[in-house]
Amino acid sequence: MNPDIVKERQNASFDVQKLTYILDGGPEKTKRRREISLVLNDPDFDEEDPNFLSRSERYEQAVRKSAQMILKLREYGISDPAEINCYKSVVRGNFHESLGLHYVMFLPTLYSQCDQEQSKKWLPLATSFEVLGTYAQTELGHTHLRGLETTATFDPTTQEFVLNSPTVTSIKWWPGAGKTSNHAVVLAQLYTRGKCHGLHAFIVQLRHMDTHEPLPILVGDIGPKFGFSEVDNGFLKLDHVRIPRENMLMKHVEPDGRYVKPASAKLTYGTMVFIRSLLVGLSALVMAKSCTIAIRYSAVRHQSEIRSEPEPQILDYQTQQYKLFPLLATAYAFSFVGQYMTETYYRISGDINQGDLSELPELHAVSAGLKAFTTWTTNTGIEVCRMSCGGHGYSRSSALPDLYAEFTPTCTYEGENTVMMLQTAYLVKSYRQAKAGEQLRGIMSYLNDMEQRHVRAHPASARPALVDINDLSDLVESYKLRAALVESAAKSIQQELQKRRSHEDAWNNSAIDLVKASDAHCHYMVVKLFTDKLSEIGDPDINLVLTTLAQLYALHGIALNSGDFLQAGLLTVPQMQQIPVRIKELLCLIRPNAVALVDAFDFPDKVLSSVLGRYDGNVYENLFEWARRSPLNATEVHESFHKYLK
Ligand SMILES: CCCCCCCCCC/C=C\CCCCCCCC(=O)SCCNC(=O)CCNC(=O)[C@H](O)C(C)(C)COP(=O)(O)OP(=O)(O)OC[C@H]1O[C@@H](n2cnc3c(N)ncnc32)[C@H](O)[C@@H]1OP(=O)(O)O
Ligand SMILES: Cc1cc2nc3c(=O)[nH]c(=O)nc-3n(C[C@H](O)[C@H](O)[C@H](O)COP(=O)(O)OP(=O)(O)OC[C@H]3O[C@@H](n4cnc5c(N)ncnc54)[C@H](O)[C@@H]3O)c2cc1C
Repeated sequence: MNPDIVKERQNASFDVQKLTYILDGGPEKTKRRREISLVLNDPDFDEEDPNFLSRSERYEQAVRKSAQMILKLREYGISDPAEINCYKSVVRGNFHESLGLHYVMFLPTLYSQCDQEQSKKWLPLATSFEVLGTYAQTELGHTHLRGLETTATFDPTTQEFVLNSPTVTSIKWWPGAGKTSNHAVVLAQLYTRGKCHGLHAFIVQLRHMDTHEPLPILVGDIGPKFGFSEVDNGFLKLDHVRIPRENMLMKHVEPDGRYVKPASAKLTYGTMVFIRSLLVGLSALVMAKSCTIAIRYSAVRHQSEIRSEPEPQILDYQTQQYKLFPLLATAYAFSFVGQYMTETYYRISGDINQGDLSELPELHAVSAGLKAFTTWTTNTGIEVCRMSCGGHGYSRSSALPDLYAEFTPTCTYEGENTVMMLQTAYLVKSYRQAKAGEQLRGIMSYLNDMEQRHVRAHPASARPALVDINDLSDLVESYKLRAALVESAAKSIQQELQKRRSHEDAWNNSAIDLVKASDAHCHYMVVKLFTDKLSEIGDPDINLVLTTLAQLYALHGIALNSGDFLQAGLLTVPQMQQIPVRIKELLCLIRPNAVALVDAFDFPDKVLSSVLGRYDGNVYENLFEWARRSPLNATEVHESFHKYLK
C-alpha cells in the first residue's frame, strides 16, 4: 500500500463504511452489491484490456461477455431488475455491452407496451434471449419524432402492416445491435384508411432465427465512432416489409382498419422517459468514478514545490482542490438526485399503469431536464478530472479517456441535450398557471409565490440582502428565486408575440432564455434535493462532511453563475466577494477527507479499471507493467522496421 494513501485514510473524520451504506440505501443493499461484485473473481470474466484490441475483436469480446453474463445470471439465480443492473454495471466496467439495448430499451418497451396477448408471445422469447432486440427510432435525416418518415401502412386484405423506408433520409440509423439483434422495435408513422395517425411502435423480425442471416432487409453496422466500439450501432432499410397486425404494440388498429386512439399518444415515448431517468443515476456513477481516479492519484502524485521542502502531494495545491472538490460535491449531489429520479419515475409510472396520467407531463419535463443537466455537467467534469492527472491522464491506462468517450454520447442520445432543455414548455405553462392564480403542486410549487416575491431584474441596491452565504437554506432559497428566470423566458415569448410573430417563431426567438430557465430550474432541484437529503442523515460526522460538500456545491454554482444572482438582486456585490473566500475555506475543510469521500463510493479496482485510481495507490509500477502489455511490445523489433525503415 502506498504510504501517502494510507496516511490519507487515517486522516478521515467519519466512518467510510457508514457513508457507503447511505449511498447504497442501507447496509443490506451494500452487502448484496458486494456479494454481486464477487463475480469479478470469476475467471470467465478475465478479459484482455479492450484498449489493446481491434474494433472487431472488441465487438466479439463484448458479445462473448454478454452471453456469459446471461448464463451466469441464470446460474446465480439473479432475477431482480435492480440486481441485474448492479451485476451488469460491475461486469461491464467502463464499456458498453453488445446486448445493452436489448435490456435497456427493447425489453422495457415490450413490458410497457405489449397487451396481454403480446406479452404472452414476446416476453418469453425476449427474456430467454431467443429474440434479441433493438430500438430503431432515429433516422439518417431525423430524430424529431413528428418528422420521422418511416411508414407502416395497414393492409386489411392481408391483415398486415407494410413497413417502408421511402427515402435515403428515412433509413433507420444508430440503433444499437445492428449485427447482434434479430428483431427490432421500429417507430413508424401509422397509415390506415388513407390517414396518418402519427408515430407508433411495431415489432419487426430482422434476421433468420437459426442462421441469423438478414431477411430481405438491409441491416448492418454504421462503422467506427468516437467511442462505443463494443456496440454495433446499425442501419436498417425497410423495403415494403410485411408484418402481421398483431406486431403493432398496443394494437390500435382494428381488423377493419379502424384506428383506436390511445389514452395518450405520448405513451409510445415511455421508454425514452425511462432511460432519461436512468441517465441521471449513470451521471452520478461516472462522476464518482472520475473523481475517485483523479483524487486517489492526486494523493500519491508528488510534483514541484510549495515551500522549499520535498515535492508535495498535488492534492495540496489549492488549484487542484478547486478543480476536483466541486466535482466531488457534484458526484454526491447527483447520487442523491439519481435516487430521487428513480423513485419519482417508479412512483409516477405506477400511477400511469393504473390509468392516472396526470403527472406524465411533469415526469417528462423533469427527466428530460435532469438528464440534460447531469450529463452535461458530468461530461465536462470527466475531462477536468483527466486534465488534473496531467500526462498520465491522457494514457488509456487511467480509464479517463474511456470514461469520457463512452459517456459523452449521453449528451446526444435519448434526446439531444439542448432539445431536452427546450422541453421547458411545461415550465412556462406552470409559470402562466401560477400567475393566473392556480396553486401548483409538486416541484413546480415554488412558482406559486413568485408574484409576492417580485423577482425581477432591477437594481440590487433596491433590494434587501436576503442571503447568509453560510446558511444552506438561504442558498436553496436564492437558487429557487433564480429559477424564476422562467419569468424572463415567458416575457420574451410575450414580447415576440406582441411583435406579431407566430407562436413558433416567438418560441425560437426565446430559446436561449428558455434553456437558461430550464438550467436554473434543474440547478435549484439539485441544490434542494442535496440539502433535503442532509436532514435524513443522523450520523453527526457524516452530516458535517456532507454539509460542507453541499455548501461547496451551492456556492461554486453561484460563483459560476454570478451574473444571474446579481442581476436578480439575490446577492449583493460584497456578498459575492465573500463567496470565493468561503469556497477556499471549504476546500481546506474537505482536504483531509477527500480520499475517504471517494473510498465511500466503494468501486472495486476491477470496476474502475484505472491504474491511476487503484485502491492501494501503487501507480508507477503498475503503469510500467500495463505499458509492457501493449501489442507493439509483442516483438522487440516491429515488422515495420523491416518493411520501411531498414
Ligand atoms: C445508480 C446507477 C444507475 C446506472 C444505470 C445504468 C443504466 C444504463 C443506462 C443506459 C446506458 C447505456 C445504454 C445506452 C444505449 C443508448 C441508447 C440510445 C437510444 C436512443 O437514443 S433512442 C432515440 C432517442 N430519441 C430521442 O430521444 C428523440 C428526441 N426527441 C423527442 O423526444 C421529441 O422529438 C421531442 C423533442 C420531445 C418533441 O416531440 P414531438 O414531436 O411529439 O413534440 P411536440 O412538440 O408535438 O410535443 C407534444 C407534447 O408532448 C409532450 N411530450 C414530448 N415527449 C414526451 C414524452 N416522452 N412523454 C410525455 N410527454 C411528452 C411535449 O412536452 C408536448 O406537450 P404539450 O403539448 O406542450 O403539453
Ligand atoms: C452512441 C449513440 C447511440 C444511439 N443509439 C440509438 C438507438 O439505439 N436507437 C435510436 O433510435 N437512436 C439512437 N441514437 C440516436 C440518438 O438518439 C440521436 O443521435 C439523438 O436523438 C440526437 O439526434 P440527431 O443526431 O438527429 O441530432 P440533431 O437533432 O440533428 O442535432 C444537431 C444539432 O441541432 C440542434 N437542434 C436540433 N433540433 C433543435 C431544436 N428543436 N431546437 C434547437 N436546436 C436543435 C441540436 O441542439 C444539435 O446542436 C444513438 C446515438 C448515439 C450517438
